[in-house]
Amino acid sequence: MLRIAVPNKGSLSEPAAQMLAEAGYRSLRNSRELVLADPANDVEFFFLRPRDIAVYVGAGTVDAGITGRDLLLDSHAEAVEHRPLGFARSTFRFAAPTGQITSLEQVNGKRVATSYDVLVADYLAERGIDAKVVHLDGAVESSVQLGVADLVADVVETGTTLRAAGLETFGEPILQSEAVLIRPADREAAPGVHTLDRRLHGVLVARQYVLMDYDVPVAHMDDAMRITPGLESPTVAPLQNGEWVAVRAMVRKESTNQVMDELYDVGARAILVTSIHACRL
Ligand SMILES: Nc1ncnc2c1ncn2[C@@H]1O[C@H](COP(=O)(O)OP(=O)(O)OP(=O)(O)O)[C@@H](O)[C@H]1O
Ligand SMILES: O=P(O)(O)OC[C@H]1O[C@H](OP(=O)(O)OP(=O)(O)O)[C@H](O)[C@@H]1O
Ligand SMILES: [Mg+2]
Repeated sequence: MLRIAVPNKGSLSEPAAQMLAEAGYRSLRNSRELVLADPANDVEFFFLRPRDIAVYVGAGTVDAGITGRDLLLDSHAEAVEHRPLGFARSTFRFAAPTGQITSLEQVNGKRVATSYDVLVADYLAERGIDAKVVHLDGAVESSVQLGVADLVADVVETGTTLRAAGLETFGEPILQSEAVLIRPADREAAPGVHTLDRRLHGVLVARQYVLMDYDVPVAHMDDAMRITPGLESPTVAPLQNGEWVAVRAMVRKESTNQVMDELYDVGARAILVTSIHACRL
């Protein structure tokens, strides 16, 4: 039975459960269990702290897990990223009171508060910056006001928390993070992990693409093909009226309306868009 570690709390847990449900696994929602069997899929889910998941996967006691890239790198565990999962996207950045620190060099000799000590220490060491890393469990943004640090290194999504604390980011982002599927570094992925991975990929594609159908005059088919090249190649079917063809292609969701406008301009009509429920590429 495949053993998969999933986040039991925090901002990763709900979207991870949602994604696994869309991938056909047993619903993990509202589960207070520590472990949940999904015999239909020959899988056992272990609910673990997001920060610990890389440790279990690295030790090889579970076959795969879902965690954040930042947490994986901070763990130094013998686990590797198998696939990015497109949710819990954030950047990891330095921030200091507005106007006080504007470049990484100025971090020399300062105190940096963070929950990601290893990640931050690695980053500073690689750049030859000598600073003191102060470990805090959370609410890191308050540390400067409260006098335990001169700056912070933390997860930034909208920036609201930083602004509320009177802090401003500076320098390049330390990391772009998102949820990732991880597996042990020292071995090939177990066969069940490939199945899990294909299913999760299917969910990602179904979320990112729509199916577009339209009719276009044969004379303008090449223009239309350039606008909707599809994944492999679009499906083209004859219509009863031989001067027209019907086309079906996958299109990235965010460009749906732009693509429809462009298709209309080259003479396509009856442009229909449907969402994809599931897919296996
Ligand atoms: N506001 C946010 N937006 C996007 N991703 C976030 C946000 N806060 C944390 N994350 C991501 O969630 C993961 C951390 O999960 P974790 O559960 O430890 O912290 P959390 O979501 O802040 O929960 P809590 O602080 O309640 O323990 C990291 O990968 C981090 O990048
Ligand atoms: O840029 P924003 O949209 O404001 O989001 C970023 C904040 O969200 C998370 O905090 P969380 O609420 O998890 O609290 P924590 O710091 O105690 O973990 C993270 O640690 C940042 O503080
Ligand atoms: Mg948090």
